Amino acid sequence: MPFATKGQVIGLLGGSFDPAHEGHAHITREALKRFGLDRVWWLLSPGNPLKERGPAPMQARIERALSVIDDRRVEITDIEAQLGTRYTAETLSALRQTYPGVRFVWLMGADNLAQFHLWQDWQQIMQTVPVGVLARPGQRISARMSRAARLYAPYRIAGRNSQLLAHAAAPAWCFVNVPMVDVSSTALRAAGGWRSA
Ligand SMILES: Nc1ncnc2c1ncn2[C@@H]1O[C@H](COP(=O)(O)OP(=O)(O)OP(=O)(O)O)[C@@H](O)[C@H]1O
Ligand SMILES: O=C(O)c1ccc[n+]([C@@H]2O[C@H](COP(=O)([O-])O)[C@@H](O)[C@H]2O)c1
Repeated sequence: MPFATKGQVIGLLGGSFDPAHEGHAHITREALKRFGLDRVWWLLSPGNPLKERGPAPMQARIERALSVIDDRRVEITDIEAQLGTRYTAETLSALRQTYPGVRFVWLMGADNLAQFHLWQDWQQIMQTVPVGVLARPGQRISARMSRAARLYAPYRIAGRNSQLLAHAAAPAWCFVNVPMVDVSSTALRAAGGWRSA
């Protein structure tokens, strides 16, 4: 498990990373800046509970992730495999127990906000940690119209105040309109060179 000290603010970017790409690296750098994070941990998922097909082996995904981002503030991890968790709500509660005094911020692209209401115990996630959402090509409208965005509209922090998110009490979320990088793992798999889509 990675090292963290009390009072640190750590962004968690969960994903299949099958494979990791420049879009992940880009939103990580933007999140560090816009949300004033000390670190970002990439949580390479043992398998997204909503995806039928399992991802490539963990070691291959870790190696790829390490080649995509080289930043001392970013840690590539298989924490969920170590904890034996798959659902984000479970992962967050285990991390909060393991790291008392550390502030966690859940990070995700706008496509995941659009689907967030399908996640297990998603409202518990909202009540537990601040959530930072980063723009993704083609997803702005679906994210803004999503069930999560509508239900939690009163708890939204405006993008211009994004530095407040990490220290806000949950529920709190913030959508930041960062410059967008149009890359996806699906497109990379379809293009070959990783594994077929
Ligand atoms: N280009 C991008 N812009 C913004 N957010 C992104 C981008 N690529 C990935 N993300 C976000 O990073 C997290 C992990 O993404 P994931 O590993 O599923 O990559 P993906 O490209 O979305 O994969 P797939 O195409 O297989 O669904 C998710 O929260 C996703 O929204
Ligand atoms: O907890 C859930 O029900 C849940 C459902 C779908 C996705 N997630 C998490 O969302 C993150 C992004 O997943 P993915 O496959 O789109 O990269 C990853 O950490 C998944 O474990 C979590």
